[in-house]
Amino acid sequence: MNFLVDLLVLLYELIASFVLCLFRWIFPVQYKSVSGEVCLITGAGNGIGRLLAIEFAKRKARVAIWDIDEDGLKETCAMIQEIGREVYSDVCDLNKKDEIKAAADRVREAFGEVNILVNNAGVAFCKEILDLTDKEIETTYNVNVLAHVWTIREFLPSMLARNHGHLVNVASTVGLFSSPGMPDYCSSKHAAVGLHNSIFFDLQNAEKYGIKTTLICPYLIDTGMFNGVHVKYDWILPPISPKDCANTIMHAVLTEQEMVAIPRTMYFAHVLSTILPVKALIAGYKFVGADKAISYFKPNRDYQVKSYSKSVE
Ligand SMILES: NC(=O)C1=CN([C@@H]2O[C@H](COP(=O)(O)OP(=O)(O)OC[C@H]3O[C@@H](n4cnc5c(N)ncnc54)[C@H](OP(=O)(O)O)[C@@H]3O)[C@@H](O)[C@H]2O)C=CC1
Ligand SMILES: CC1=C(/C=C/C(C)=C/C=C/C(C)=C/C=O)C(C)(C)CCC1
Repeated sequence: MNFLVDLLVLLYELIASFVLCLFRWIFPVQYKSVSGEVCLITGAGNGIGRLLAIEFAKRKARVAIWDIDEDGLKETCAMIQEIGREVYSDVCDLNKKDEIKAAADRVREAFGEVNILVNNAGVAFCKEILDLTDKEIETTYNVNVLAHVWTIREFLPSMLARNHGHLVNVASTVGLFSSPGMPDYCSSKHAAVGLHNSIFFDLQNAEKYGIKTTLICPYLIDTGMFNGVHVKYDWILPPISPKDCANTIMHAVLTEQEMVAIPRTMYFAHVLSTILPVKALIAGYKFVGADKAISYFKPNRDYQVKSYSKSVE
């Protein structure tokens, strides 16, 4: 009997969710206001983090930014000040738990509790498992996953107490399906996806519906982080422009979407990667050049260049 009731409830929820999707498609959700909200963005000294910081500032959020790159932070601050908005910045090495905790205390003291946390910073070395050094592997997991854990543990308690806030985690399409040539990076992004989704369900169980979560899974973006990486027919799948990517992320956050893959064709790639027979998958990777894409990587970030010169020594 209980089973039948549960089944009916499930059917009702399934139909209602599809009807709601259709309704939302016809009548899109209004953007929420982030005016006056304290928004902390990690890795905002460059790339996507910088663009997001500017977008949040334009929408009158009180923007706080962290990065290891002091000059990059200064440039982002100048861009935000140029549009007449306040900004708080702090140099923080996300590789180090103690630095994260100290920086969290400082941001709370300067700006108050964080309402919107954007875990954006990431690193990639683009090397195969036996070519990576122990230090590089630790750095990848520290920055791409553990930093998310430490920041969430710092800022979630006050969000829970107020039942208000937004957790935004930037993962990657390679957190949904893997690409050869970067096992540490792919596994760190898979971990970031798992972390995000588990916390999402915990918030649902706790009925903390005032705390929103948004998972971002972009394909290759033209920020230079993956300099040189390309697939065989990149006219079919060109790298995403940083501006388009940041706009899509802002749209997802402001309409409180739970997850967004960028571009949308990546949902299809994700589904295919789970249902295709393995031989078909290998053939597909070869056809699009996904098998070699990472091998074209040319390090150009400070930490990448240093790591390469070290491995050549
Ligand atoms: N670019 C791409 O193709 C894709 C990127 N992503 C993800 O998007 C996010 C943003 O990427 P993108 O903007 O391209 O990357 P960028 O390298 O342009 O920016 C990342 C920023 O994070 C900073 N950072 C690196 N290590 C640390 C650290 N230990 N502590 C604090 N800050 C640090 C970098 O500083 P510095 O430059 O000095 O190292 C840089 O300012 C990342 O999580 C990335 O994994 C996802 C899919 C595709
Ligand atoms: C594997 C694979 C693809 C290639 C993916 C690549 C090359 C992704 C690179 C992503 C990066 C660099 C992400 C950074 O976070 C395609 C063409 C989508 C087709 C489906 C399978």
